[in-house]
Amino acid sequence: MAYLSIRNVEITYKNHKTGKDFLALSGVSLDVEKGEFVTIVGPSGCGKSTLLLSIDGLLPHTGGEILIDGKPVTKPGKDRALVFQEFALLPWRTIEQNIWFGLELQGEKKEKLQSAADRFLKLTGLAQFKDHFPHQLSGGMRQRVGIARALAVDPDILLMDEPFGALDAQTREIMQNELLKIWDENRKTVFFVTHGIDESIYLADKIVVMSARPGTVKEIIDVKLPRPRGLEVKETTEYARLRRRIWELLQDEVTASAGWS
Ligand SMILES: Nc1ncnc2c1ncn2[C@@H]1O[C@H](COP(=O)(O)OP(=O)(O)OP(=O)(O)O)[C@@H](O)[C@H]1O
Repeated sequence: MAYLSIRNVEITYKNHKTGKDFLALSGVSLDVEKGEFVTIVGPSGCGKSTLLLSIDGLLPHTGGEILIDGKPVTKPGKDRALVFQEFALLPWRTIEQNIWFGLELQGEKKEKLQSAADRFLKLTGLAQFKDHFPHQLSGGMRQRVGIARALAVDPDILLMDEPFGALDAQTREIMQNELLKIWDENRKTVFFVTHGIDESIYLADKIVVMSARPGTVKEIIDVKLPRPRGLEVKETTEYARLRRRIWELLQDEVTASAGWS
């Protein structure tokens, strides 16, 4: 059995005002092995964030099952951590204290906080900024703090919801490489939601292309590009083939979700 198995998952949102149900995800099935880097692409509103929240356990699924190591997901757990686009850093805390935050919530002792902060400040290249406050850092650096904070709780699964969406193109490329370096050292299982086709290929072992509402898995594409990856992979014919394929798959869905077809 796969490490993480999503089987026929359905998610319905209830509108408490109107009492009407809204089917956001339907028949989503996906198997992921430990340490795989999975990217998720799909048209706006197809349920990418919904899927991530349900893997986290913050959002209960209304049908099907999500199994991690054979155990059903029913609530959030220490084995999973979320990273959002809006860094969600606490402005009154220093960078180091922000990295402590998740561990503090888990009731860890000061020595553990300190050693985790030291390790991940170093890994994310932020050691010299540990006493700075979030507003004193650039967007890319703040996002690295968000990643360090998520890694500090040592999750098995990292759930990243468009983490680089707010960054400029150059910082985004730098962050992609940083993330791959960090992932190489940790080999966490990663789910990474993105609107970027290039980003989805460059990072992934496996790309999940979702269809328009109600969201489901349209195709799963294995990425066999060599690792460690550098910009040269973007010039290969395999990269161009993947790019064309994803674009074809998405084109119909984006048109459908925007109501143009
Ligand atoms: N709390 C909620 N209550 C009701 N409907 C919701 C709720 N959250 C999301 N939805 C709806 O569920 C659908 C899926 O939303 P979701 O945010 O998961 O999509 P997405 O693919 O992540 O979108 P985007 O790419 O624009 O971020 C959308 O139609 C959205 O309006």
